[in-house]
Amino acid sequence: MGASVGGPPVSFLDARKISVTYGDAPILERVNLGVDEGSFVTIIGASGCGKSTFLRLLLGQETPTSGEISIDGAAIAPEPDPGRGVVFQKYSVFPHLTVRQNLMLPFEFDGSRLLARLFGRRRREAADMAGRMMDKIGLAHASERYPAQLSGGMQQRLAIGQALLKRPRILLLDEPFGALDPGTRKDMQAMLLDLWTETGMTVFMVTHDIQEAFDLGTRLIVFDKVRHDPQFPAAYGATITYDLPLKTREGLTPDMQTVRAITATKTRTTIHDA
Ligand SMILES: Nc1ncnc2c1ncn2[C@@H]1O[C@H](COP(=O)(O)OP(=O)(O)OP(=O)(O)O)[C@@H](O)[C@H]1O
Repeated sequence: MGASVGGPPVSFLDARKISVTYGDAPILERVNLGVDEGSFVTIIGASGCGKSTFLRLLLGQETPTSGEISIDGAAIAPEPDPGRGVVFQKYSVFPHLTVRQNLMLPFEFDGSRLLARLFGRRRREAADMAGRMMDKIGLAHASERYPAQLSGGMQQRLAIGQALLKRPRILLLDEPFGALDPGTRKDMQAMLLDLWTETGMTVFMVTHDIQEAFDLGTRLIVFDKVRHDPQFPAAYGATITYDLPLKTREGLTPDMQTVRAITATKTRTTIHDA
């Protein structure tokens, strides 16, 4: 926790009274959230309630209609930032580039915004880092393949590797494993937890799979509407209705050991559309 000058303590990521309205449709209302660095926040909620919108706010891709978001005490910059990486459900890698080229690209853009090419020593360093990332995400054997020649799980591993190359402090994941089969999904979850443990980054992950939310998160937040008008379903926006601490980086909280024992006996549950 940091401290704001003359104000209350500020968390690593601090969202205060966030509202988002599209046209006259309220999507998010009075969202307040303080998150410590290194947390793994899983986010669930009915389809269309504004989870992706919330991630876009954290990414700086959108600005809230009202309210403020700060990271490390500074207002979030309304533009992409190497400190924040993002992975979407649908593969966000470049289809015309090989695995190796996809992993070189973030460095190429840094080297020259105009040509997107690197030369000499910087090129060798970038190739070295791309190579290490390929090993880490288990794609070294597929380095010269194009995304269309990879399985869904391999493409998502590549997308995660690409997002992590610039060592972001915050990783935003929007249903990253939603399109994968259960076996691949388990492998991907394990890989993500390893990377999170290793890097100490703060993760926000939207998922529709409650079990996944419990298994991966140190904290689970639920978006829902607190006010409903049956005549006008779009009259009110969603906010955070549950905020559950699940575990520390070291292990489960005592409460969660009990919850975990109960949920482990149930089959996987999925939140259905509102
Ligand atoms: N740029 C936009 N302009 C207008 N409406 C938008 C815009 N982006 C999103 N919306 C609307 O805002 C609402 C919230 O969308 P959002 O994608 O954040 O929901 P979500 O909870 O992530 O949904 P899902 O779980 O289905 O992905 C939806 O009704 C959507 O149609």
